[in-house]
Amino acid sequence: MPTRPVAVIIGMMGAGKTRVGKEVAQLMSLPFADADVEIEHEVGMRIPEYFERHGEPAFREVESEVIAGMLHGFGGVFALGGGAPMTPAVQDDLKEYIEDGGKVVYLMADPREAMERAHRGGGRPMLQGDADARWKKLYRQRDPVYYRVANVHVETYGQTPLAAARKMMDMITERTVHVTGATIEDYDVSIGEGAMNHLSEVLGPKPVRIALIHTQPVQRHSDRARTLLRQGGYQVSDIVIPDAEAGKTIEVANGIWQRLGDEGFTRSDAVVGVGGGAATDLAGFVAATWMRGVRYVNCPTSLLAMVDASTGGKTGINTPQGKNLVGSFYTPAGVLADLKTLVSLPNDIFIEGLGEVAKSGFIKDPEILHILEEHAAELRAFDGATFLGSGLENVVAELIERTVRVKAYHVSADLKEAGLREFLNYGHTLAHAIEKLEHFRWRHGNAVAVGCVYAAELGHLLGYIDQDLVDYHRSLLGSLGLPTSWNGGTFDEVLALMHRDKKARGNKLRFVVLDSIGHPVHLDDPPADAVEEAFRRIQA
Ligand SMILES: NC(=O)c1ccc[n+]([C@@H]2O[C@H](COP(=O)([O-])OP(=O)(O)OC[C@H]3O[C@@H](n4cnc5c(N)ncnc54)[C@H](O)[C@@H]3O)[C@@H](O)[C@H]2O)c1
Ligand SMILES: O=C(O)C(=O)C[C@@H](O)[C@H](O)[C@H](O)COP(=O)(O)O
Repeated sequence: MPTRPVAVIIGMMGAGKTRVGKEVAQLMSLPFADADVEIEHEVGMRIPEYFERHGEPAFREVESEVIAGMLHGFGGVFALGGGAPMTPAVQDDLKEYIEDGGKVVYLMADPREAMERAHRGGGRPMLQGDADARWKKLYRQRDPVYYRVANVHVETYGQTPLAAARKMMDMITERTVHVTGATIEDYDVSIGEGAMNHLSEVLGPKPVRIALIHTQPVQRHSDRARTLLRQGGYQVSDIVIPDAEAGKTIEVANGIWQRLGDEGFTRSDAVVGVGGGAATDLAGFVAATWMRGVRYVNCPTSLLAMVDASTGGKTGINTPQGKNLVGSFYTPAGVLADLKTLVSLPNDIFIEGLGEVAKSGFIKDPEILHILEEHAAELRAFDGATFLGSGLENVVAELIERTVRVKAYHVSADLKEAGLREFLNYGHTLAHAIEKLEHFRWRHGNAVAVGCVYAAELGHLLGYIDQDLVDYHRSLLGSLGLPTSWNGGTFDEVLALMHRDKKARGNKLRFVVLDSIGHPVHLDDPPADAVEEAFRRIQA
C-alpha cells in the first residue's frame, strides 16, 4: 500500500498547526512535516522571498505540487500552509486522500489567540499592511472552505498545545463504520478512545430527558456518560439494571417503563444504554417500545457488545422458554464504542467476545482469522490495566472495525433477517440452546465458539467442508482460550431448544454452515442423524 500521511492539518495562520502537529507526531511516534518547510527546500529560498520574486500564483503552483507529492509518499503528520486548501488542485487531492481513508483535520483555534500568534510569527506575506484586518478577511474567506474540505474538526479554544494534541490524536485514531441501507436510517459506529464524547452530538438538541440504563459493573463508565450528558444540558435519569442476562427480562423492562411514565418521558426524549450486550439489548428494547420508539444511543463496554450486539438493531429480552424470544429490530441513532471502557473488562469476558469476532471471520472476512492467529497469545493474555496505549490496542481496534464491517454488510442488506442476515447466526442454533440449558451461566461468546464447531461438524458430515476446516475451527478457537466442546445436556434437550430457534420454520430445523471460509450457506431441514452425530462430536 502506498504511504500516506496519518493526518493532514489545515487551519488559519497562528492556529498552532506546526506546534500541535509536532506534539501529535511525538505522541504517535511519527515524523512531522510542514508544507512550508518542504516548499522552501524545493525552491531553495524563504517563502517571503519567493512570493516577492515570483508572486502568489507561482507560489500556489509549487505548493500544490509539493503537497501532492507528500500525500503519496509521507507517512507522518503533515501540516499545510493556511492558504493551501483554497487552491482547487489541493482541494481535489485532499478529497482523494479522504476517500482513501485519510484524515484532514481542521485545527480550529480561538480567532483572537490565533491572530495574536500569527502577528508574533512575523514575515507572513499574506498579512502585509493592516495585519489584523487582513487576518480577519482571510478568516472569513477560509473558515467555510476549511470546514468543508476537512473530515475531522478539532476545537482547541484555550487549550495547551499538549491537550489539543491529545484531543486531535483521539480524533484521528478514531475509526468509523457507517451503517446504511434501504430500510435503515443511517448511523455511525465510532470506535476509539473517547468515542463516548460524541454523546450530545449523536443525541441532538431535541431530547430533554435521558434514561441512562446500565449495570453496576460499568458504573465508572456510566458516571462518565452522565457527566457528559449533564454537560450537554440533558436531564439524566440513572437506571441501574440487574447484571448480564438477569437484566434481559420483562420484569426489568416493565420497571423501567413505569419509571419513564412517572418521570414524564415523552417521545422526544431518549435512552442511552451503557454496558455489555445484555444491558444494551435491554436498553434498546426499552427505547424501541417506549411510546413506540424513542431515540437510542448504544455505548457498548464489552468486546462482544462492541463487535456485535451494539450494531444492527436487534434488541430484546429472554423468556422462560428461551433466548431473545421477544424483541424488535430497532436501529440506534449511533454506536459509541469507547476503547477506554475496556480498561475494566475482565479477561474472561474479553475472550468471550473473541467468539463472535472469529464467527465473523469464518463467515465473511478471513483477514480477521489471520489477525486472530497472529495475535492469539497476546489476545488471550488481555489485561485491561495495561491495554490502552499498548500494541494490542491497535490490534483490537482493527478487529472491532472489521467485525463491525461484517455486521454492517449483513444488516444493511437485510435488517429484518429474511435471508442474508441469518449468516450472522452461524454457530448460534446450538449456542442459544447451551446458554439456556446452562441457566445463562455459560457466556454467550463461549457458547457461540462451541456452536461454530458444531456447525462445522454438521457441514462436514453433509459434505460441505473437509475435516481440515473443522480442525481449524477447533485449533483457532482453542488458541484464543475459547471452549470447543460441551457436555452439559442431552441431545433431546438440545434438539427441543433448537426447534425454538428463530431460524426454524414449522417443524424444520434450519442452520447456517460453511461452504468454505467466507462463504456461508443455509442448511434447511438436515437429516436427523447428522444433527445428532454432530452433537456427539462436540461432546467432551
Ligand atoms: N443484539 C445483538 O445483535 C446481539 C449480538 C450478540 C450478542 N447479543 C447479546 O449480548 C449478550 C452478551 O453480551 P456480553 O458478552 O457483553 O455479556 P454481558 O452483557 O452479560 O456482559 C458480561 C459481563 O461483563 C460486564 N461488563 C461489560 N463491560 C464491562 C466493562 N467495560 N468493565 C467491567 N465489566 C464489564 C457486564 O456487566 C457483565 O457482568 C447476550 O445477551 C447476547 O444475546 C446481542
Ligand atoms: O445480528 C444478528 O443477526 C445476529 O445473529 C448476531 C448474533 O451474533 C447475536 O448473538 C444475536 O443476538 C442473535 O440473535 P437471535 O436472533 O439469534 O436471537
